[in-house]
Amino acid sequence: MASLTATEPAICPGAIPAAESIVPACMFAPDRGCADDASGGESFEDGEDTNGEPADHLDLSSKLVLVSPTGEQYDSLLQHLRERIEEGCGETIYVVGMGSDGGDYGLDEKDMEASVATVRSLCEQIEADLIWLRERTDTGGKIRDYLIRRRVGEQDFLEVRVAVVGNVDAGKSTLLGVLTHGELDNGRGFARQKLFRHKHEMESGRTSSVGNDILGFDQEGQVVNKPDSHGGGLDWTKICEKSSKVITFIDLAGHEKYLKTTVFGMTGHLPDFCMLMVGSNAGIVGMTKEHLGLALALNVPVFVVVTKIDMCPANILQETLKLLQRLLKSPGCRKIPVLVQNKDDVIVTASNFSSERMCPIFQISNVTGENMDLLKMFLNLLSSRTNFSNDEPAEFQIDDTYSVPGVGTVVSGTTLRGLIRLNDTLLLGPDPLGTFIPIAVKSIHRKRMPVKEVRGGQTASFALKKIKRSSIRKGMVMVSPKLMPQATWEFEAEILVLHHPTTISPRYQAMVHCGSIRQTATILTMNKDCLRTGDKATVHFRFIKTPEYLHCDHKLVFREGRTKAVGTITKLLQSVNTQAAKAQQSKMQASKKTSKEGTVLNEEAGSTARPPSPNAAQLPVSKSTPAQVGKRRTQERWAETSRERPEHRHNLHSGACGSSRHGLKYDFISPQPSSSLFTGRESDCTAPVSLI
Ligand SMILES: Nc1nc2c(ncn2[C@@H]2O[C@H](COP(=O)(O)OP(=O)(O)OP(=O)(O)O)[C@@H](O)[C@H]2O)c(=O)[nH]1
Repeated sequence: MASLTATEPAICPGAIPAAESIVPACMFAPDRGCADDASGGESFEDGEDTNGEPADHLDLSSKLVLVSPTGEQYDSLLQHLRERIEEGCGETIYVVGMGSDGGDYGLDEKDMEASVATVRSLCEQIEADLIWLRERTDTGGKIRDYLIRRRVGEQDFLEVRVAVVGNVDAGKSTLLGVLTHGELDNGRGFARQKLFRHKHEMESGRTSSVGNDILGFDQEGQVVNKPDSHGGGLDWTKICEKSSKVITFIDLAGHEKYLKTTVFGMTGHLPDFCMLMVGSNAGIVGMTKEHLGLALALNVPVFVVVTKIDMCPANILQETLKLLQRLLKSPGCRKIPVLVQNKDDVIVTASNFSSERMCPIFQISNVTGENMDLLKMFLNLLSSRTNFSNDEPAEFQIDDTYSVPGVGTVVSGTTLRGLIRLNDTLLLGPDPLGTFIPIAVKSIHRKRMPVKEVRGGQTASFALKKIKRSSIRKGMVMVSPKLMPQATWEFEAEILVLHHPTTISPRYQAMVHCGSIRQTATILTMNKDCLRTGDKATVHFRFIKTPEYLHCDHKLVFREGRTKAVGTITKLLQSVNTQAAKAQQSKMQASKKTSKEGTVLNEEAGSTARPPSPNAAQLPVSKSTPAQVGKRRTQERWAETSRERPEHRHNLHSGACGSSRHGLKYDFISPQPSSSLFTGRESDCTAPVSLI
C-alpha cells in the first residue's frame, strides 16, 4: 500500500509545498489511502495490520478493538505487543485509532480514552512505558502515536550507536558538543572544545581519533545531559542512571589523513546508524562521498545532517540539498531522501528508518539551535537494529586495550552476542600462534559504571586477571569456551573493487578491516586474472602476520591508500589447529632456550608457527619495491602501536559506545539484502564506484 513515490518528497525547500514533502501518514495504515497508488509501492507483509496484528482468527483489525477488547482479544493484543517489543529491541511505535478493516480512521474522545487505557494496561503487563508522540485528526476523529519502551532496571538502558562522519569542518564535533553538553556554539569552535582531548586537536581544531560521547534520554524522551557549569566533562554515571536510552556517538575524523581510523571506527565499533554531516555552505565535498560509500558498503543505515544553515545563503543551501538528493538517489545509493521538517516527519522517518532505504535529512544550526529539537526527537526514536539473545554463547570483540594503575589490564569493545558476567572465564585470542587462553573477568564497566553483566549489543570494558596488556591486540576476541574458537589464516571473500588506479592481481597486499580486525592480507588467488575499478570477484586472502577469529558473512573493507574494495567473507579456508599450535608454541619456547647464539627468529611474531599454506608453493615471491615494503612495514607498525598512542581518546574506565535498532514495525519498503552491493548485475556496482 504505501508507495515509495508517495514518500519521496522534493528535497528542495520551497520548490514544493512543505506538506507534499511530508511522508504521508497513510503509510502507517493498512490498505487505505495509498491503495490506489499506481506506483507499485511496496506494502506491509500479508496479514499484518497497522499495529502488527495478523488479521487472523481473532478480529483485531477494527480501529475499535482497543476500546473494549474481549479477554481473548486482550491476550492476543498482549502477545503481539510482546513480539513487537522483542523485534524492536525493546521498543515500538504504536498507533491508536487506526484499524486494518478499511473503515474510517480516528476515534472520538471517549473511545480514544478507552483505547489508551487498554494500551496502558497492556504496557503495564509487559513492564513498558507509554510515551505520547503525536495526535492527528482524520475523518473519524483522533489518531495518536505512542512510543512503547520496555522499562529497564535502574542501572540498565537501551543503547544505540551512531557513527558520526562527514568532511572536515562539517561541524561533527560541534554538533556533538551542542547535543551532549546542552550549550550552543559560537561559530568559532566553542562547542567542540569540550570534546577534544588531545593538545593537537585543540590546536588544529581537527578530530584525529575515534571519540565517544553519550546522550541520554529519560522515560519521557527528554534529554538527560545537563550543561556543565564548571567546564568539566560529562558525568556518564549520572547520565546512564537517569536514562532509559543512551545514544553513543562514535565521533570519527573528517580529514583524509585519518581515513584509516575512520574506517576502523565504522567497522570496529559496530554502529547501528551513520550520521553523515554536510556543511551547507561547503556542500558535497572532500570525504563526504567516501564516508557515505563506506556506510553503504557496510549496510549501515544513513541519515544526513546539513549544518551551518544560519550562515548559508538560501540559494547555496538549496544547491547543496539538490546535490545531496541527486547523490542519494543515484544508482549506487538507491536511497529515498526525505527532508525532515516537523515532528510528524520525525515519527514517520524514525518508524521506517530500519529499512535502510529511507534517508532522512535534517537541516540544523549549531549556533542558533534551529531544528535541534527535531534531531533530538529522532535520536530518541532510533532503536537497536539487531536482536540479541542471552542464551547464545558469549562473544566480545576487543577494540582497545589499556593499562589502568591499580586495576591492571583493561580491554574495551563490543559484546557481539550472549551474556558475560563478572568472574566468567572466557577464551581470549587468537595469539600469533592462533591459540586462545582462558581468562577471568575481574570487573566490568559499562559507560564508566561498574556492572555485574553485559549482554549482546552492549559495549563494555573488562579488567582481566593475570595478563599483560602487551599480549593483547585490537581484533582479538573473548569468547565462551563452548564456541571452541579457531583462528584463521586464510579466507575467501566476494569483493567489489570501489576504486583502484590500475589493476589488482594475485600477490597484491592491502589492509583488511573486518570488525575490529585491522591487518594486512595478501591476495593468493582470485577467479579473475586481474581486477579493475567496479569489478567483482571471489578472492582468496591470507593474513600476513597473525591468524584472526573470523565469521562467514562478515563484511570487510580492503584498502591501501586510495585503493578500496568492500566484500563479504564467504569461506574460512585455513584454520589453526589449536593443539598443533600449542605444540608449536612449546617447541618454540624450547628452541628459544637453546638458540642463544643469535638465531634470528622471524620479526613477525607468529611467522614461525604459520601452518603451510596450501598455496604456498604457488605463491610467488612478492615483487614489492623496497619503498612499498618500507611503507607496508610502517603501516603494520602503526597498526600495532596505535593503541599506545596518546591520540586515541581513551577513557580509562569506560567502554566505547553503545547499540542497535530494529524495525519500529512499518517497513514500507523491503529491506535491502545485506550484500546488496554484490548480488546485483554488473551495473549495480556503478554507484559505490561513482561515490568513491
Ligand atoms: N555558523 C556556524 N558555525 C558552525 C556550525 N557548526 C559548526 N560550526 C563551526 O565550524 C567549525 C568546524 O566545526 P567542527 O565541529 O570542528 O567540524 P568537524 O566536522 O568536527 O571537523 P573535523 O573534526 O576536523 O573532522 C567550527 O569553527 C564551528 O564553530 C553551525 O551550525 N553554524
